Amino acid sequence: MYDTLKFEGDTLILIDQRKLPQKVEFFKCRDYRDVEFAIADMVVRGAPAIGAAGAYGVYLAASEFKNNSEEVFFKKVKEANKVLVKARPTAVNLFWAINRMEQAMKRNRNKPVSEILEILREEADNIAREDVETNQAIGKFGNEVIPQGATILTHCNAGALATVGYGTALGVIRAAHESGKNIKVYADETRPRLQGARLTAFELVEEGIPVTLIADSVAATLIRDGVIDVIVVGADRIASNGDTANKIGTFMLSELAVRFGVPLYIAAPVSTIDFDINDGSEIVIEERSPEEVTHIQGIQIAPDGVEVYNPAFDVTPAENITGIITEKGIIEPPYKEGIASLKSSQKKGDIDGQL
Ligand SMILES: CSC[C@@H](O)[C@@H](O)C(=O)COP(=O)(O)O
Repeated sequence: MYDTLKFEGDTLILIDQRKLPQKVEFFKCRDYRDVEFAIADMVVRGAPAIGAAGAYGVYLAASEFKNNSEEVFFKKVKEANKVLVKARPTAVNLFWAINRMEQAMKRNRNKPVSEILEILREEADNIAREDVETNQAIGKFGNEVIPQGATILTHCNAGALATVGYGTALGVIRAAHESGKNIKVYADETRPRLQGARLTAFELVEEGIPVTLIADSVAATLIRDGVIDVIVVGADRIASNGDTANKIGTFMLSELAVRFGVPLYIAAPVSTIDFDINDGSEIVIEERSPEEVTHIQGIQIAPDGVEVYNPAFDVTPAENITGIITEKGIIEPPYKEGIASLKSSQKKGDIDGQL
């Protein structure tokens, strides 16, 4: 599997997810503006991956402004962070990672800028390294709820490409496969950006995990017919009560899951929990450009001038979720208590949006 991101020399190198699977190309970010563009245009996407990319964006900004006076240095990095944090509004991991970089900077404010730079590089590397470890732990816990020979449905891409490595929902699937459970996967194509068809199918085919690609609208029939044993998806933001924002279409799957008695699990790191919001009504849902719906891979499929509604995410109510698989274990309903107990394990995760 290719690296979602790596930092080499003074450049953040991203696999260009807009082009996969037809082309394997790399996108080089030489400054924080490139990182902001890469996140907004979805060169890099998936909550943990944009968090790690954002962290390296902070480091690139700090490198760019290192020769200014201390006062100007701090001011300019703060301004850059404000740009980075606005690249995409729903996944809380971006806020979390940039906030973690800010905290590292604040703690070391009295040190020379050259040292602060080293600290920031180290912190970005830590965020990236920890993400892989976190996903492996999610995989280990998640494997416990996957029956032998299970047929699993997943939506969007919560795989290695959506993280620094291994994946969250696909981490669970990987762990189940690695433990010899003989699983099968159905992957929703995931309109409009086709992350399921382009990325999840790509990852699973590469790994030799049996996968069948379906149009999104096929899921209802499969669930009704008893083909699906368990649904596992990722998350972009989880509220304190367990309400979860994930790729548009997840809510619909969750309603089907409840109706037909199929368990639905969210697999996500603790950094995806927004402890500052009570429920899903407080989650900002990103709306993306009409072209994502009127065009497929650059080819227009809808008439000129048609009105389009294109929310990138929806919120699945906590009551539709069987369990939330984190690196600390599986939280079960009612979620409020379990989520609150995780708050202390959150590393400097004071996301106040006031960068
Ligand atoms: C481990 S990734 C979890 C989520 O970020 C994922 O399920 C998802 O919704 C990705 O959306 P995207 O718009 O592709 O960034």
